[in-house]
Amino acid sequence: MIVNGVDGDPKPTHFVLVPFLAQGHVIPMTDLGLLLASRGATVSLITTPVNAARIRTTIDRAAAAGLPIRFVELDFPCAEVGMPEGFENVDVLTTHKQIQYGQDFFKAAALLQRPLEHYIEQQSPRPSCIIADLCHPWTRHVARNLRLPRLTFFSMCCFTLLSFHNIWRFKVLDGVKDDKEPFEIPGLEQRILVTKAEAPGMFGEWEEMAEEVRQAEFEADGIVANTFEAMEAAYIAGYAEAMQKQVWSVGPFLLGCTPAFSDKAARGNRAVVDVPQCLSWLDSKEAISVVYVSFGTLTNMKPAQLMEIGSGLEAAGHPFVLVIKDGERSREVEEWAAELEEKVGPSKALLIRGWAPQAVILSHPAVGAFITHSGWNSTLESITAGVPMITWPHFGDQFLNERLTVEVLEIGVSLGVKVPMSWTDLEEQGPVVPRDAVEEAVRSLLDDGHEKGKKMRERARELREKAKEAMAKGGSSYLNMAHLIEQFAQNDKKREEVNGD
Ligand SMILES: O=c1ccn([C@@H]2O[C@H](COP(=O)(O)OP(=O)(O)O[C@H]3O[C@H](CO)[C@@H](O)[C@H](O)[C@H]3O)[C@@H](O)[C@H]2O)c(=O)[nH]1
Repeated sequence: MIVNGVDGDPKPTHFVLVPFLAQGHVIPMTDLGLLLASRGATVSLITTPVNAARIRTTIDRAAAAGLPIRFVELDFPCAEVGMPEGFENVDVLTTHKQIQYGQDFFKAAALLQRPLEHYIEQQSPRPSCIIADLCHPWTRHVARNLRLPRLTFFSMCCFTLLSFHNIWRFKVLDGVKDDKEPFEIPGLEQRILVTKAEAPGMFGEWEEMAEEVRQAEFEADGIVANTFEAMEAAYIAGYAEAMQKQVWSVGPFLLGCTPAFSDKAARGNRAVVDVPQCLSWLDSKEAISVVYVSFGTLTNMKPAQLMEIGSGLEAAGHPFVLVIKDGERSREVEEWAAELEEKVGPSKALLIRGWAPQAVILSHPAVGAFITHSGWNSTLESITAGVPMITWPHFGDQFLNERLTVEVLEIGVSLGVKVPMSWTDLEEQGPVVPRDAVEEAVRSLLDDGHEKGKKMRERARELREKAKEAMAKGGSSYLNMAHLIEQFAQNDKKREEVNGD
């Protein structure tokens, strides 16, 4: 077992990681835990039985590699808030179309406070620090009660965090006429225009939650971010200044997770496809010829929209991998999917019904474009694979992430969607993105002779190299991680001298 010691002190620094229980949060926090443990810190990663079962292979591989990481299963109190048993991850709510339990889910999460305190109190020596997702604002009470430092983690880039912060701080939304009026985000390096529909605040209408989260953010002792300096140095510095806190940019986490202790094919869940088969399908394709299409883990496309995307892909003529989420499956969709496979042919269309090994697919050289909802993890995975994106944000931070991709980094084309997914659902309208738009965007990146696509690919590859440099020994994220561990080791030492604990 690797232990991190300072001045001959054999005690490792111990980080207690508390991820929010949604895949876009659990996955990066698990990577962060593995990374910290591989760098010599002890890690307790708080999870629940359903979530732990999903990442059993990760848990086993980390144990086999002797990493000092424990996966601590706390019972998730579904019954106490009136939620059905097993609703331990937000994707269970969305897959089963039970989104009415959204607020109950947050209430259940907050009830983890006492069991978490109990776990921490049992540890000897006391843990060094809590790293908690910002969606768990209640963790500030744990830190205060147990006199522990707390860092926040929110799986977003600093461009988006700073944008949200500045829109709130300068009360910009008070001055806009309606949801569609464009305004400039204040205090950014670059002129970026958005609308209230695209950036209504991190928690939209949930003002109470937003206020609690802001409080937790202001009270934190620092911020951990899954990003890297060469990509957005000005925004990392800007966010640190705005918050008056240290921002530890230590990503992309995924690049630091080697096969020795992490299974890229089983992040967050077991893939429903045979991974070697999927890879040999990709191997049979030319380099930079395949489109990968996946929209994260939370929103479900309507059948008509899925079909429209399928038609656009078919018309573009490039091979594609299309992920159909469990929550999108129905008889109608199954029949259409089978027809599409037959029409296009299995050598050109790979349809994945359920969980895809996304990180593995994206890093295959055959993949040349990613149609994405611009969730931060998907965006960063595309960047680390050097793959340009076709963006279609659905809600939350995704419109701002899209601005980073398309306008700041210039490694993506937008499908031009300006309203969140929930609105389009309410309005019961037909497909938001027509097949022609999908076809045109794919062609612009993958057809021969498209200068725009080539330039984007070059920039995406440069960023991929910079991401690798950041995570390699001596790189910015590598060093930031060393400093982070060292700071808390020193902190422990001081605490021991003063309190003897
Ligand atoms: O079949 C699948 C589907 C997803 N993933 C992985 O699941 C994660 C999905 O994360 P993300 O792309 O961020 O999407 P969401 O799950 O939608 O993430 C939520 O959380 C993110 C982090 O805060 C936000 O950026 C998003 O807007 C929010 O929707 C990624 O690591 C994917 O590689 C798979 O491996 N296989």
